[in-house]
Amino acid sequence: MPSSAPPPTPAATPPGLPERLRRRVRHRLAAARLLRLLHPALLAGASALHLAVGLLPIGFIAATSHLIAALPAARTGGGGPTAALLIAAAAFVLQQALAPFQALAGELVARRVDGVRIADLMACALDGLDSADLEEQDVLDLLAEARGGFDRLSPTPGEAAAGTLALLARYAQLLGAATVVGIALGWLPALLVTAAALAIRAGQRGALSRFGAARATMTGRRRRLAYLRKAATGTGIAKEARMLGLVPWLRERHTAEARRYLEPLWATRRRLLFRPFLGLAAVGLLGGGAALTLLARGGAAHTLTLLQLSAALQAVLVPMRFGVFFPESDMQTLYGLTADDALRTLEQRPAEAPPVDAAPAEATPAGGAPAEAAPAGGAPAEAVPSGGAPAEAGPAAGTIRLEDVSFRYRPDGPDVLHHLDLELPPGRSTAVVGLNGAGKTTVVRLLARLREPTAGRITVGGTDLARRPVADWHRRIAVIFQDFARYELTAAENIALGRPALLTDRPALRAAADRAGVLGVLDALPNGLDTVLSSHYRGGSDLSGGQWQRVALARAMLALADGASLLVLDEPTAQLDVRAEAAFFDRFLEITRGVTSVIIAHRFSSVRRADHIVVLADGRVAESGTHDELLALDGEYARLFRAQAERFTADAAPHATPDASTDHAADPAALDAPPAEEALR
Ligand SMILES: Nc1ncnc2c1ncn2[C@@H]1O[C@H](COP(=O)(O)OP(=O)(O)OP(=O)(O)O)[C@@H](O)[C@H]1O
Repeated sequence: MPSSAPPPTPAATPPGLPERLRRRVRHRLAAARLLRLLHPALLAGASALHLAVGLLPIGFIAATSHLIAALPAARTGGGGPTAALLIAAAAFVLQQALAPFQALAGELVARRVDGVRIADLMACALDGLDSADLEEQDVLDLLAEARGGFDRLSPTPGEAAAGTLALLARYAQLLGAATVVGIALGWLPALLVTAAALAIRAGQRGALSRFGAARATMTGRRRRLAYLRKAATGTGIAKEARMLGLVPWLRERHTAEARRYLEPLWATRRRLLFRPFLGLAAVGLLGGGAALTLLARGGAAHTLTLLQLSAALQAVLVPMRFGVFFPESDMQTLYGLTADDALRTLEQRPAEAPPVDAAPAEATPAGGAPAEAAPAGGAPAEAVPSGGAPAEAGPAAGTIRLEDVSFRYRPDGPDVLHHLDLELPPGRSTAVVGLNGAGKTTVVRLLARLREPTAGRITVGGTDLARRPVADWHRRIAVIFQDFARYELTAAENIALGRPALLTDRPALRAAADRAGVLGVLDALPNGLDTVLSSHYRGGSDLSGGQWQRVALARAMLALADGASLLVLDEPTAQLDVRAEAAFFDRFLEITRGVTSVIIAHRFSSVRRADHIVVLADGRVAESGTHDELLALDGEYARLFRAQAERFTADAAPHATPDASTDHAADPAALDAPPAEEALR
């Protein structure tokens, strides 16, 4: 949970109130909580400024009324109303002069509040929500709503806070005008116009907030529309959209989705905003009309002085204008607070249950290798690939076991893993192979603790993994996902991600890049490791798919050097051909010899050199053993291996000449790969 947020209290509205009132109270409380994020000096300064801006027009009314009242005397040779003129001029000039400062104060308030709440949103999105949460529609809607509040397409929570403060000016002005009407015309008409003004205002705010609530229920549609708009105007699918002739379809789909979202929204707006407006206008007419009638009567009967007439006339107009839309507050508080509401709901989601107890001492990064952890594959120093630095394996974590593990993604969904038993011996490589949908990536998610088993348990060195803090385990495991992220950051940052302390440790970064076979490529970039890996930036440069894979591998190598003890490679080789993939995995196995590692692959021929191979089928272990044992078994592995090996051999001929379309042409490791026939023996 973010630390800077006010303590998450459940909606503190008294039960039993009508929903409309509860919503209003909730919004007031939310606005007050946002204002509490401000430095007291900023809050006091901005409030004083708004009060001044609100009251100056009242000073102007009073001064001009004195001026008007003094005019007849001045015409007959009496003294000129110099003081009143000066006060009116000063009030007018000051009002104009303060306007930019008022805007500035609003900007400062908004920036300060947004700074805090954006940090809260990031903490919530990146830390407070787990992978399962991020697949829930409700959570995605709330996230979109909260994020929308910060992308400046709609008002932000900070602007809602600034808009709330700006109301001070409006209400101070209303109070000032009512006082002038009271003094000049009488307290009953003053009460009447003020009550009418407040009634109109309440009606209008209520309609706006009901509209906001109705709009908030349509976040799912808005998200779909935003996706289509981004797809149609962004660069993500630009190539495919053209190649597949998707442009007309996208345009039509966008129009249809826009209608699906906008038409009900427009209808709601008509229902909630326009119709009540007629009733509210009638209330305003009654209140203002009554006061004006009294004024006219008083004028005709000469019971009011010119000063009273002038002051009351000007002052009555202020409450009559009070029922209008406030451009400095209304949209800001409406949408900005909706975004803040969404963020608050996310923050208040029940936190994940903490682990039963802390990690046992021998399993912490600082604790060194547990008894069971001695690498079985010999000293890492012997496992150095050609030209590379020794692979500094982190302390092995002990045998990792999936014990009778079953898993389903949703409570009402089918099991995708069924009573799975899987053992990952320390210091050994285990390949998990299987056809599409067999459950391989699900195993990775469980190992990485992005998900927890529905039944059964995972143990590390005999200790239930669920008893260890997730963050601790994440430091001990380096995963390269199928869809690993390509960050538009420098090469050095891309490698150091997750290990920020090592960002400035150039030798460590270079060693990791070297081990992953990408150092030469990165050194050749315009700014070496300081080059941004994206052509969207000046001086930046993009990499090929295979080079990106090596950057991801370098990230894992760095994690390993920094104490990670389990490496997981979830088939990040989708765009490699069969031969380059085999070469990639071979290199991976070489440079990680002596490290506990898991390789996921659906090409059986790619991972034959792993110490142990597990064949998954329909979420169950179908076969397991070494490559030779599995071939001797002559079962599913042998059948699929031979089928894929035939393709591999057939593919080898065209690749005898380096193919520029695949990355391995530029990759010394790939070119060093054994001839296909030999590799398959
Ligand atoms: N987030 C999810 N929600 C619901 N079901 C899912 C989710 N992810 C995967 N599945 C289902 O779980 C099963 C196993 O998927 P998984 O991704 O683990 O397979 P895989 O062996 O890695 O496949 P591939 O080789 O295609 O990557 C599939 O039936 C899939 O549809």
